[in-house]
Amino acid sequence: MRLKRHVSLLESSLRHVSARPLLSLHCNRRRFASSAAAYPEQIAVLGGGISGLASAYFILKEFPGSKITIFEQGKEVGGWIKSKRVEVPGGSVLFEYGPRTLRPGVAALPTAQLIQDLGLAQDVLITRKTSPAAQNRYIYYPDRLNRIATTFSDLGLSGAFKLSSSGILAGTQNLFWEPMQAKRPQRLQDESIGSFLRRRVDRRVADNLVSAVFHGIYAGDIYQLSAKTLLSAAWAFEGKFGSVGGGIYQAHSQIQVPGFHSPIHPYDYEEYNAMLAEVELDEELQGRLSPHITSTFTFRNGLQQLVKRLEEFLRQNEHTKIVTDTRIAAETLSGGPKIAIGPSSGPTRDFDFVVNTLPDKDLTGSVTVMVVNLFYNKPPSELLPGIQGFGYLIPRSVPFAQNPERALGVIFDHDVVSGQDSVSGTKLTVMLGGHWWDGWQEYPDSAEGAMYAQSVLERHLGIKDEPDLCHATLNRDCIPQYTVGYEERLKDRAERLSTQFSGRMRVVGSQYNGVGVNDCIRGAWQIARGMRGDGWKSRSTGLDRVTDSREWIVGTWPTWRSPRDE
Ligand SMILES: C=Cc1c2[nH]c(c1C)Cc1[nH]c(c(CCC(=O)O)c1C)Cc1[nH]c(c(C)c1CCC(=O)O)Cc1[nH]c(c(C)c1C=C)C2
Repeated sequence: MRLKRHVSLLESSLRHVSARPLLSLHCNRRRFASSAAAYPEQIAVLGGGISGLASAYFILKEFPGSKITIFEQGKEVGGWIKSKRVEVPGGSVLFEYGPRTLRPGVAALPTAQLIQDLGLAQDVLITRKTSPAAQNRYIYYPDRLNRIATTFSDLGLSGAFKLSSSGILAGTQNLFWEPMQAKRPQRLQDESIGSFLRRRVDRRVADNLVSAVFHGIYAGDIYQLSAKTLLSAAWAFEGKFGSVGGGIYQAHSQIQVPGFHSPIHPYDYEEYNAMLAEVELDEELQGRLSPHITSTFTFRNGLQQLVKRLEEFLRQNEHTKIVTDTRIAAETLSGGPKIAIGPSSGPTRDFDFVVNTLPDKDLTGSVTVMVVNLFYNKPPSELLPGIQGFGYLIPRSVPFAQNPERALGVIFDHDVVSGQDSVSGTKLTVMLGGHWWDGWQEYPDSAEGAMYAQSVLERHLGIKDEPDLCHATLNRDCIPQYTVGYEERLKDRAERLSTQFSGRMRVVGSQYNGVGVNDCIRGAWQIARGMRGDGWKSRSTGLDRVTDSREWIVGTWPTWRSPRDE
């Protein structure tokens, strides 16, 4: 084991710490009595996105004798991850049509393992925490960019004055009164993030600051997304201590261990420790992907480099088969000791075990995002004088006149990643749509998308130049929305899966484990880990976190430590 564990143990006197020992993930499983086989011989993976490919990879590591078939309805695997190198005079630039960077940290350990195993470490590009892209994040409000700093000293007096004069901080003084707000009524089982923040802090904080952050992650509406799921620690603190501030105060005054204490579900605590204990990285990669050094990372040829290498590995392996252009109809799935899987029209085949990454429309809706990539031959110092950083997010409260195109944010790609392009210039991405396009029957076409993006850049940043390259991609239904009631719907899904398939079908993907690429890979790693030994015969569904009724604990998250950090 190369990664050192740094786990602050939890103070039992608070009684927030589960009285029971933290169970191993392999405990508590009912055996599937009828099977004598040592491993699942035939495994089907439904969906060839990153979740499906990574599941096949990690399962193959656990069961090298299994035969795995990946079914993908499209012509290519990889899902939303698409990196394209585009020629320009004198060289080429790399455009990401979907996700573009990953964040380091414990949750990225399975991704790091994949990178190392596939021999991609040399192609990893990191953005340092000290870089302008990591330090400068902006929110557009109401008609200008506001630099959001993490500390007051970083912001300085004039920065703080500018920020406050835009009105973006309105209502933040009510954070101080949060502990005095009434405790939520018992009957309230879940509510939207917007409603939670209105109740506990201030509507303006929700609309001006928090909505921007949720645009950047979920492209979603804070008045639909679930507080219980997406602000789970705050929700748990309120449930346990009556207020979030009160919870933080009690946790810190009573637990005599350094670090930030927050409510943690025991399942997550164990999962984090398992990742720290089981993922083995060499020192070089461990150091480069340390969250203390690195803010984000990607690859020389974009995120798709990871997918392509994974695909190559799986295609070369005689035990795995990738079947594209094949739609699996839900009706062809049937329970029993074997599961029959087949195309919507055509014969079925029997499998011992199925990993399902296909979307379930009853669990979550999803939003559509248009990603518009632009490249200008001019340097950023001419097009964006004095502005360097990650980019900016646009909150819901920005007046319509300032954002009629319904943009969610703009990324300054030339600052975020260096090392992908062979020519210099200004590279930007404009993200449009998301929840603003809910219920739309038709979306803008590429030409309209390109026009909208340019008009956003002109209004917000004063860029009047025509781009030398511009490409718009419509990612239909790309981000699942964990809306109010999500947890209950998930429990229901777990129960139905368990009853119908007795543990032989498990689910993973962006509908379950979080919407990021790291989340999908971590979910895949977890599925494979849960199958280890006789785990594949248990009644697990891949949704064990939601059916795990143990009490939340209060403590510090297990953290990443690499020798270079010390
Ligand atoms: C295709 C659009 C996506 C939008 N959000 C996501 C995708 C794939 C998923 C996502 N984005 C972020 C996170 C959290 C951290 C992580 O796991 O990487 C997730 C799950 C944060 C994020 N948002 C943007 C970037 C470049 C990043 C990563 C880097 C960072 O946090 O520093 C930009 C961005 N993404 C979306 C929009 C609308 C947007 C706007 C600028 C939607």
